[in-house]
Amino acid sequence: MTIQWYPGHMAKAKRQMVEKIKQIDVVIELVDSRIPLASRNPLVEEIASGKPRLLIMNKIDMADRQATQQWKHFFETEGVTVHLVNSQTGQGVSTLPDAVHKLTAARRKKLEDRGFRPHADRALILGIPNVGKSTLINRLAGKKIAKIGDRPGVTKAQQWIKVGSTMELLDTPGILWPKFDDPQVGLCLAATGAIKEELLDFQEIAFFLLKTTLHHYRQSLADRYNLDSLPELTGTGEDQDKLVQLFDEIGKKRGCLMSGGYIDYDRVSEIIIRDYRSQKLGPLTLEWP
Ligand SMILES: Nc1nc2c(ncn2[C@@H]2O[C@H](COP(=O)(O)OP(=O)(O)OP(=O)(O)O)[C@@H](O)[C@H]2O)c(=O)[nH]1
Repeated sequence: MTIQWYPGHMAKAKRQMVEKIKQIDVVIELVDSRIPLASRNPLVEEIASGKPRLLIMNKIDMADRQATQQWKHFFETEGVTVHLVNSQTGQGVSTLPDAVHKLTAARRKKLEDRGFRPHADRALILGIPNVGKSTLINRLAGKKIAKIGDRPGVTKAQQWIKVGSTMELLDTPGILWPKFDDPQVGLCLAATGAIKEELLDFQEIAFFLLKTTLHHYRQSLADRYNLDSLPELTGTGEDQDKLVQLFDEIGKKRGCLMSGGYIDYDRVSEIIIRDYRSQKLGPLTLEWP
């Protein structure tokens, strides 16, 4: 597996992020609801260094609703404040400034006690590629992007967007590198398009999707590919054969045949991945608490 980031780049990106965060009151960490763990980066903890944090589970429309509620509960029991959002339609976006405002209550109180008037809540959105950072920023900014002037950053002036009466948002998100030394995490990231699929084996991604769907979303799988029966996975070595047979069956149904009647596994893989990403298999979550 190829790693996209070299240690030098990582260290530089981290330093830049740490500098940005110095100006911030609340760190908004965006994750993909379909892969709420794989789309996190453990370095956030370090980068955010004691600042209040809001975890936004984005793309809720693409995830299994029940699983999303389970994840929300899971994070909340760990003391994390969670907000559910669909940045594309704007669901959950209007209440976001209030959620941020709640997290700055202690800071504001401290300032007020000392006779200062607290400034607006300054927030930064950060997350791995493709998680929806720009879409959310545009949503929050609304049609009129209210640029409220430059404030000197460390290396260059930063633009802030005014959101409602209480919040100011840095107009460029913080991009975190995905962390995929764990193969399962790599598969989740590749399946959802967070990392380039060329970094992983195409068939492996499709196999992973098929296996996950077979475990958790059997009906969706049967409906999509018109399958009369589905194998039961038992967690033994036989599972691999069962998955290959299922792959074959889907290939036949979809006419993915090569000369000699062999199944074109690349084409079947492409179909499965495309169907997952375009939600033809329904809103599916790929990992559970
Ligand atoms: N269905 C759905 N799609 C979304 C949602 N949020 C973002 N998207 C889509 O996800 C894709 C990536 O969104 P971006 O906003 O470009 O993501 P980003 O995090 O800024 O990506 P980078 O620029 O690569 O860091 C786009 O096709 C968006 O339309 C959402 O809540 N639901």
